[in-house]
Amino acid sequence: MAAHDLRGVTLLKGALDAAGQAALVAELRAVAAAAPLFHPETARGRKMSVRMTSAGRLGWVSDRRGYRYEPAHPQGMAWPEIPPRLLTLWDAVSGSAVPPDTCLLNYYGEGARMGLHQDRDEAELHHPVVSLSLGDEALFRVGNVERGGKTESVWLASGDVAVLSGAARLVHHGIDRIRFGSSRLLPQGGRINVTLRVAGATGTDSP
Ligand SMILES: O=C(O)CCC(=O)C(=O)O
Ligand SMILES: [Fe+2]
Repeated sequence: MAAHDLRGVTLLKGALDAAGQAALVAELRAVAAAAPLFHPETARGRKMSVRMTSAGRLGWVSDRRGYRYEPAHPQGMAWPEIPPRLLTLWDAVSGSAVPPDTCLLNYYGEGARMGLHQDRDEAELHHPVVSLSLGDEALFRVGNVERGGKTESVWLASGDVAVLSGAARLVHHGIDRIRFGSSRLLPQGGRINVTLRVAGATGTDSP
């Protein structure tokens, strides 16, 4: 597996093969059937363009009360189990002995994007974040731990993994755009991103 470094973020091209991607998409459909995708609202009341759901002991939610992890979906059901295939991927690429307790599923339809941000809603910020791309290609931008400064971008393809760990755990990152229809993995088009994290304690609003 070829590993590249983008401003401290480890990029693993083709970490999941085509058969693994197809099998995982079916498993993620089951996750979304049990815990429906929703459009999170930011604390400022804006709808995000991606739709999200989660698997695992905790799931990430956002509404007027802010960003946080919760033990239940906004509609009340428990989050489904994390597909075992993703736990195997975590073991292979994360370098962490602590298993993830949350898996965020982001769905990018045509025109969806995600602005530059840090992942910092977890109770402990030293565990890695493992991020897997499925479906359409996406332009991934990576900046710095501090706000502002130089950024660099790379196109992520289906099966690629990015690992944010060590000094790069808190770098700003985002998705500028996707190339809608560039992959045939999802019949409806678009992109799925799954991120595995150790969220830790529940109910913590970010500062
Ligand atoms: O879609 C991606 O590749 C990035 C997702 C992300 O940064 C996040 O969910 O925090
Ligand atoms: Fe992120």
